[in-house]
Amino acid sequence: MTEELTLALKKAQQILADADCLITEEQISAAFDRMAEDVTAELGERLPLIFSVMNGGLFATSELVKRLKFPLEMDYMHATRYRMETKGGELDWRVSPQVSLKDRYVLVVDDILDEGATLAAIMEFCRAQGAAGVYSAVLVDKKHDRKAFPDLKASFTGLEVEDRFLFGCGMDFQGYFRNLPAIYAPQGL
Ligand SMILES: O=P(O)(O)OC[C@H]1O[C@H](OP(=O)(O)OP(=O)(O)O)[C@H](O)[C@@H]1O
Ligand code: HPA
Repeated sequence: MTEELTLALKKAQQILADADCLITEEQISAAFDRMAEDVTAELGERLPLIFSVMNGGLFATSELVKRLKFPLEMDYMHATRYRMETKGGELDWRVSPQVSLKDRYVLVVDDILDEGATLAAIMEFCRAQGAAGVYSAVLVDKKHDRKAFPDLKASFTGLEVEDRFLFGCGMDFQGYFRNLPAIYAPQGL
């Protein structure tokens, strides 16, 4: 490995060693079980089109769909507004949906509703494409008063989490740790 990669690895290992675990793997799994039950009750007979919001939504989508035992279709979209930062900026649409949403029931799955600007823009886009119903599912909703609109909520929420920068379960810190099965916050953030 290059010296640069070795340094990056050591730094990332230290961040994880110093981090606080806020939500355990068991709590995450129970939250996905509850979400899957609610999604099944609402969309089990609607042949929904399920979109993963890349990159963060990949983990939550995988955990959710493996618990859904009814016919559905899957696709993805890619929108980002944080990149490698801990503060959000303009929404950058990298890949918009490539399939028709007209008359479909759509479920958009993401890791986190933080300020909500990402999900609000995606929901608006899906409605404008003529979807019959647009739903959203997020693993975590961060508790604070900086939402893009007052009372902004996802249709299905796994857990409410305190107002710290989070990583794990799809969420990255400096590009790392999306793979971790629990949720952490770095020391001091
Ligand atoms: O509610 P908001 O304040 O809009 O933030 C939530 C969004 O931020 C993250 O994506 P990010 O822009 O970091 O891209 P990523 O999915 O590639 O990590 C996350 O996956 C959500 O899509
Ligand atoms: O707390 C967060 N962690 C990682 N990515 C995020 N995107 C929005 N908020 C967060």
